[in-house]
Amino acid sequence: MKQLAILGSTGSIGRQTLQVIDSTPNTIKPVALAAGNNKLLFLEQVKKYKPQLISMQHEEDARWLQQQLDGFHQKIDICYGSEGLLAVATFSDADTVLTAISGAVGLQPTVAAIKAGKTIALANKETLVAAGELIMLLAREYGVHIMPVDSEHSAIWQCLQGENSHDVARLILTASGGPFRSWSSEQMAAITPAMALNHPNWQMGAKITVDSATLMNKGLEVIEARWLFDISYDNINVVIHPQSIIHSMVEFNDGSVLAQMGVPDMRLPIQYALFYPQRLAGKAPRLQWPIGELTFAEPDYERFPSLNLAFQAGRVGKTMPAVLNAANEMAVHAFLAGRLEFKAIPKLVAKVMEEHSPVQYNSLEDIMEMDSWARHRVEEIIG
Ligand SMILES: NC(=O)C1=CN([C@@H]2O[C@H](COP(=O)(O)OP(=O)(O)OC[C@H]3O[C@@H](n4cnc5c(N)ncnc54)[C@H](OP(=O)(O)O)[C@@H]3O)[C@@H](O)[C@H]2O)C=CC1
Ligand SMILES: CC(=O)[C@@H](O)[C@H](O)COP(=O)(O)O
Ligand SMILES: [Mn+2]
Repeated sequence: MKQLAILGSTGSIGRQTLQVIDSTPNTIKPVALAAGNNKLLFLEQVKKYKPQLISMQHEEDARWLQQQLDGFHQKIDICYGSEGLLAVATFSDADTVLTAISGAVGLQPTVAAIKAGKTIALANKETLVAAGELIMLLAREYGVHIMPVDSEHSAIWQCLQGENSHDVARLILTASGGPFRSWSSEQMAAITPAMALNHPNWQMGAKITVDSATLMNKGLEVIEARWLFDISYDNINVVIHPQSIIHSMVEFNDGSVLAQMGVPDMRLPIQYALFYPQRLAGKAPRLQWPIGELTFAEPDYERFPSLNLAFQAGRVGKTMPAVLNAANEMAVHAFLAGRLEFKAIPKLVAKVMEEHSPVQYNSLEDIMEMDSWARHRVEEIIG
């Protein structure tokens, strides 16, 4: 039985992962779980799955859990904070770690998990955006497999099965276009958090949903693809596909294009990553044929400047993608808190990128330093 540690079990990916586990009995045991603030749901999960180690973001929540679990028939170690996340990521009984927290906070535990030799099921794309070169080097050094969970990267990974990387001409990432795909620039001036949180096809956490609305999500995915599949930015394209049925494509040197299709349901890529190379039946719905029209369009880089910012940051490389990511995280949180307009998100990210002189990083600490710098700059600029 696979022994799984989940970072972010209470989130969208974490909850769907537990659904996958429920639908495939006696295959995966969640042995360690980490959550942020949602202590009520976390308590339910802990009682149901009986992991050996759990962690919450805050000490007071960990103490509350301790009280709730007093007298529970199984011994559960409880920790908290960044040390707790590291403990879950490196828990000795776990062979696989699913990284499903949102943001660059996932970076340190992912590095620790790799160094502890865990297989990584990677949903947390910000990790590869901020430190893709370092993560891939470490994965090679420690002989660790990184299984993509992000739907586009899972699709590409599936299309590449049995193929030779020398035969790949380009990757084509599909993007839904988000809720404002056909809005004019003038209309976009009035976007509220509630509007941005209304993704047409996917139910996801708040941060990634806003990223989908600005198209920064696709930009982050371009950088993620560059590192996962060791391919240059010139050979990665983005195409708008509003139905989110084709999850991405690979074009080969002979002109053939392989696409992976399925209903927009994250349980499919989660399951593929956890059971690779097996394909189990699962509970996700299936495409109903005929599936209707599939349409494609060029992204509008004028109305959605975030996509270009990500390509730029990726091409510059060094610490620039970490700065892009940190500035974007802060800008999205400010937007969700009503402190920043939607259209100001890419402007703010661009400003912080302009101010940054990228340096070649040698360590996780170098990345974290630039991440902190970018966060402080956003705070200063927003005031
Ligand atoms: N949702 C999706 O369909 C997809 C998501 N992804 C990527 O997966 C990652 C997770 O996304 P998603 O599940 O949507 O996000 P959510 O916001 O729904 O979930 C985030 C999870 O991380 C936990 N968390 C946040 N901060 C901390 C912290 N400091 N310490 C411990 N736990 C923390 C949250 O806890 P709590 O809720 O208890 O506060 C929650 O369990 C992101 O990187 C996203 O880009 C990629 C593809 C698709
Ligand atoms: C489900 C998933 O992988 C998300 O990253 C999704 O792709 C978001 O949709 P967009 O295509 O709108 O960014
Ligand atoms: Mn995706």
